Amino acid sequence: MSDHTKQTPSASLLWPYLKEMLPFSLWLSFGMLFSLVTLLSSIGMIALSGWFLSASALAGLSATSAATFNYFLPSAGIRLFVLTRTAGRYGERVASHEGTLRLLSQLRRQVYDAIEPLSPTALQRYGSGELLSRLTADIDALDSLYLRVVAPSIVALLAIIGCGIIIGVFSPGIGLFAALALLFSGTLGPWLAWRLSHYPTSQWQALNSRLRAQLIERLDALPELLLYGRWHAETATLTKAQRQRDAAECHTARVWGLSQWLSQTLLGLTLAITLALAAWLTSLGSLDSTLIALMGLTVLAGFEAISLLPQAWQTLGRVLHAARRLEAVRTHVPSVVYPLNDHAQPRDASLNIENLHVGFTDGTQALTDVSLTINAGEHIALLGPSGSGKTTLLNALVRFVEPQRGSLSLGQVALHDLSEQTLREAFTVAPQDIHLFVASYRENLQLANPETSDDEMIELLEALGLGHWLAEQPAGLDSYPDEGGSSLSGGQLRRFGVARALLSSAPIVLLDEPTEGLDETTALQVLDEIRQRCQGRTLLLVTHRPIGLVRLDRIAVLNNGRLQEMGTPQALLAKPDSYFSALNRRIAL
Ligand SMILES: Nc1ncnc2c1ncn2[C@@H]1O[C@H](COP(=O)(O)OP(=O)(O)OP(=O)(O)O)[C@@H](O)[C@H]1O
Repeated sequence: MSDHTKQTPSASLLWPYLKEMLPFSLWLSFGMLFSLVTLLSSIGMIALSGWFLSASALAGLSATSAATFNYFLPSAGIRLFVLTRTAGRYGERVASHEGTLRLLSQLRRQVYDAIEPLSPTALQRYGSGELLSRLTADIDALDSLYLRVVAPSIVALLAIIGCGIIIGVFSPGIGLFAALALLFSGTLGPWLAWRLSHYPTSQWQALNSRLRAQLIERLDALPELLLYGRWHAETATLTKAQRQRDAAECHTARVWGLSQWLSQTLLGLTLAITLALAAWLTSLGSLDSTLIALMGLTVLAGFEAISLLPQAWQTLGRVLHAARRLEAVRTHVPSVVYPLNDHAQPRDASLNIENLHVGFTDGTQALTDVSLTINAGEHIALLGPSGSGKTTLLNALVRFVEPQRGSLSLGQVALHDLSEQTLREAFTVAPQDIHLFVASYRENLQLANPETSDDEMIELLEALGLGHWLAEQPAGLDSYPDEGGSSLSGGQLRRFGVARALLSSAPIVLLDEPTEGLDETTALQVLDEIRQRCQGRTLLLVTHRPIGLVRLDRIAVLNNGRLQEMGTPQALLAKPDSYFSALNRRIAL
C-alpha cells in the first residue's frame, strides 16, 4: 500500500505522540536538563579558555601584571566545566534513553491494540510485510521525536539565548546580534531543506516500506521461485526497487547536505562579524581586548548546539510521515465491532443464516442470498467446488468478514449482539491454513484448551492417524516444529489442526477441508473420529470431496456463492441430477 504524497503532513499529527510523552516527562525533563548542563559546560569551558588564553598572554607582557594574575581560579573553573560536561553527557544518555525506551514500548502496545480488533480481512489491506514495517520502522522513527527533534531544538534555543547573554554581559549590542545571527543561521538552511525534501522523504519511506514487504514476500516464496527459475528475475525486481529507494534517499541527502553547507557558511559569517564588531569596539576603547577571544569562542560553542538543528528538522520530516502512516492503522475503523457485553444469551448451539450476502472490496461477490439453518447438535457438510464461497461462510460465522446484507444468529441471538468472548467460546475452528507457533507441539495443542492433559492429546493424535508421526518426534510432545510447521506433511498438518480444534470444548465445531490431502482410508478414519468427538456438538464441515459424507446428518451444496441444494445424504443420492450424486459417480469412475 503506497501512501506517499506531495502534501506536507500536518504537525498536528504529532499531538497524540507528544501527549504520550507526558507520563515519562520526568525522565525526559531530566534528560533535557542534563543535556543543557552539558552544553552550558561546553560553552563555559570554551569561553573561559578563550578569555584565559588571551588574558594570561596579555598579563605576561609586564612583570607586575604577570605576578598578580590569578592563574589558578580560571584553570579550576575550566576543570570544573570539563567534569560537569562529562557527568552531564552521561546523565543525559541514561535519563533520555530510559524515558524513550519506556515511551517506545507504550507506542508499540498502542499500535498492537489498534490492530487487534481489525478482522483478518481488514488487515489483508496492508499485507504482512507492510504491517511489520509500520510496527517496527515507523514506530522507531517516532521514537526519534524526543531524542532527535524535541530535545535538540529546545537545547539549541536555550544555547542561543545563553550565548547571547554571555556576550551581552560585556556588550549588549554584540550579544543581541550574535543571538539573532545564530538563530537565523541555524534555522534558514534546515527550513529550506524541510520545504524541499517533503516529497522525497515521503517517497523514500513508501519505497523503503515496499522494499521490505517485497523482500519478505519473496523470501517466503523462495522454494517456488527457485523451482520455477524465477529467483533471478525477482532479484532483479528487488534490486530495481532498492535503486529507486536509494535514489530517493540520495535526493534527500543532497538537499540536507546543501542545507548544512548554508548553515555552516552563515555560522562562519556570524563568527567573523562578531569578531569584527568586538575588535571595532576594542579599538574605540569601549571593550577590553581580552574579551574578543571570549566572544568568538562563545559563538563557536553555540555552533555545537545549532549544528544539531539540520538533523532535527530532517528527522522531523521522517517522524511526520511515520506518524501519518501509523495514524492510518491506529484510526482504522475496526470493520468488526463487538458489544462489550452480550445483549442476550444464546439458547443453544444452533446456527441460523438468513439471506446472507458477502462481498469484498475488489467487487468479488462471494455469497449471494444464502439461507441455512443448522440445528443444535446437527452434523452438516458444506460441499461445493473451489471458489464457491464455503470458507467465506465460515469466516462470516466467526465474524472475520462482515456481511453486506442478511443476518447470522447463534442460539437465536444475532451474532452482532454477542461479545467477542462469547463468540470465541462458542466456536472452535480448524482453518485451511494451519499455523504452528514456534513452541512445543504440546503448547500448540493447548492453544485451544490449556487444561488438556498429555494423555488426551496423545490419544487424539493416535486416533487421527498421527501416532507414528508422534513416536518419531525426538522429544514427543515437547518437540518443536520447524518454523512454519514444515516438519509435518500437508496432510499431517491438517490433522494436527483438526486435533487442536477438537480438543476445545466449544459447542460448535467448524472444520475447513479437514480431509484434504488424505488417502480415502485415512480420510474415513479421520471423519469417524471427528463425528465421534462431535457427538452432542454442532458440526459444520467444509469440503469439496464427497468421501464419508453419507454418515453426516445433512449436506448443503454451495455453487458460485449460492445455496444450490440441501438435504440428507440419502435424499440427495436419490436424485440422480443432484450435485452430490454426480460427484459420487465421478469419484466412483
Ligand atoms: N479476501 C478476499 N478478497 C477478495 N475476494 C475473496 C477474498 N476471499 C475470498 N475471495 C473470493 O471469494 C470467492 C469465494 O472464496 P472462498 O474462499 O470462500 O471459496 P471456497 O469455496 O472456500 O474455495 P476453496 O475450496 O478453494 O477454499 C472466490 O471467488 C474468492 O476468490
